[in-house]
Amino acid sequence: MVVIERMTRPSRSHDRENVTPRVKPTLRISAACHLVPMSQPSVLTIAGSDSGGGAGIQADLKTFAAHGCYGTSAITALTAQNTKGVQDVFPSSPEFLEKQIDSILSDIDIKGIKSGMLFDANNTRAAISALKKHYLSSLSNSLPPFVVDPVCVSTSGHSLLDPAAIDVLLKDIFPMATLITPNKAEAELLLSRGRRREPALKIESIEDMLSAAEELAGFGSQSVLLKGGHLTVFSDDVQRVVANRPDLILVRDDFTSNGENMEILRVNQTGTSVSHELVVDVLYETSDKKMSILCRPRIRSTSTHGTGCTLSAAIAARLALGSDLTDAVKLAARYTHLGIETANPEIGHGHGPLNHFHSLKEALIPGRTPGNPYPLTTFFIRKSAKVWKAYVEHDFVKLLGRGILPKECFVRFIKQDYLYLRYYARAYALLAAKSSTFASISSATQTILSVLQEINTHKTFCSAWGISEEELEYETREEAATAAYGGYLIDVGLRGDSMMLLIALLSCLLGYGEVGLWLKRHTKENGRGKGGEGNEGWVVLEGNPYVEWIKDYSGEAYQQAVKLGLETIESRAAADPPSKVRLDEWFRIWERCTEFEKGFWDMAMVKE
Ligand SMILES: Cc1ncc(COP(=O)(O)O)c(N)n1
Repeated sequence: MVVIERMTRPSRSHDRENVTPRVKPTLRISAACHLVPMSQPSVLTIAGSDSGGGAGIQADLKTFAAHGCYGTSAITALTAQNTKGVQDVFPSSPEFLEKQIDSILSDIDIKGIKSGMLFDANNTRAAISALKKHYLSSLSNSLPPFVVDPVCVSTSGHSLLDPAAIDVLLKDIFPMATLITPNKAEAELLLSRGRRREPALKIESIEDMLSAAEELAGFGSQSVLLKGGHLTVFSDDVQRVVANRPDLILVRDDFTSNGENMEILRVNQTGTSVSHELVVDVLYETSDKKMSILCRPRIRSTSTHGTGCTLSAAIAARLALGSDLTDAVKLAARYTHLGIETANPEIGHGHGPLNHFHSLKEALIPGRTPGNPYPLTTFFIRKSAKVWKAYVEHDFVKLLGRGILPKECFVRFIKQDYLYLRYYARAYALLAAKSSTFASISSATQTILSVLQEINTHKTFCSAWGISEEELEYETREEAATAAYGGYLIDVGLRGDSMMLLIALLSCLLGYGEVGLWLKRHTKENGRGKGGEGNEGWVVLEGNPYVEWIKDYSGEAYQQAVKLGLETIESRAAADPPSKVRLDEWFRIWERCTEFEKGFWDMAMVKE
């Protein structure tokens, strides 16, 4: 029996010196807030109170705050409401509503207004009267951007607007509005009412939305955002409509917080397009008849209570901050989308609220939780869970752990690993070339020297198995798996920056550390193995020809090297948090290398 000599991979580590000086993770105010200027414009919402906190005034004030705006509110009605529905409504009197608006406008310089649930015709008139009194009675004052969300019915089906108020909306409020934001049901109701048409109008396609938006603009608002959340639409439909209407502007938002870069139209391996389910909103600007279609990926979620309120409040906030209308709508839709995506599904038992403060979360890395020192790595592993498991719990590892891995498999592995190390060393040479300090150049160079040591260990080991140095160096055919993996490392090194290269090298470093720990945990003494037949048996160290290999990777020295490598990457990510796009790019590199690692062991297991 051949006992394997030391084959440590200390070189598969990132030296601490490659770390930029450790910087405390910064509070990153992202998505919604990174454009917020130092000024804090005041914004007004005229809407109903939702005792459950998810919609109405409560959603609006949270949204204003998340955008760095100062929120004020005039309450049209109190609702006894939760995530399951509206239990009761208690209106403000029109006089009292008017007083609230007067109080605010007589004191605070309001830069944006939104209205939501207005309750009835009298309260709607009271709101109009207060606004007109303040803004339209003098020549110097003009109404600030005014977003009207024509809230009619709650998601739970409770009426929030007396039907008699609809005419007041159409005739008196819409002409004052910068933007109105009806959803499909509200647009159908408003148009049917406006046209006094029977049977009721139905909006069932993007084409229907386009004509409905144009028709709604006829009521006098400067623009219309017709929300398509309740319409099932696929990317094919959007393509078709855009192809037929060259005047349409397509605004795509591929942004999601989980790092996935959702492309609206993807081409699969066979070259055919894949149609994705989307949410499509239509924005029509009356003055120049500009029609835009805004698309984003659909999220399946029950945490949607208050979506309309949040969107219109975010648009008002954005307009108050100085965005133009298209940007305001696009950014507000993104903000709302992320609010749904990051919502806590455990709030309430019905349709839960959005997370209004996703933008205030530390960094963008979704795995970041207090006390987790490795959020980026956690994110990588979670998101690539399947392939990661296939790599670190590979049959190669399990058989090796039981000492029954065929010798030829191990020999193939070790020969290819020798060839792989050449790429690995060159990758570190590239890392040195990308370094700007002597400390990091030295660190990368040290790693290269360690690789040179390591190949000597490989040579020693191979000679013990009867493989000459000649054979190893000149006669071993490089397998496709080795060339692909090695070539990819060099490619990342050439086209990417040092962080991308470090991430490309991470899968190998961490994976071998994980394998070492897995093997250690699955010995009978440590009790985490399943025992019995098949590949799930106990890991045995005694008499195992690969025992030194196991000890090396589970040993303190290698585990320390892994820790150091992780810290390097994590501290660099914390010091310079990635954007979504960059995080996505990093993940793709990580995932690819993890696939290559698995492929490496697949290759070793194939018997010739
Ligand atoms: C006070 C108030 N305002 C608006 C809504 C609409 O929100 P949703 O459509 O999510 O129920 C609501 N439920 N309550």
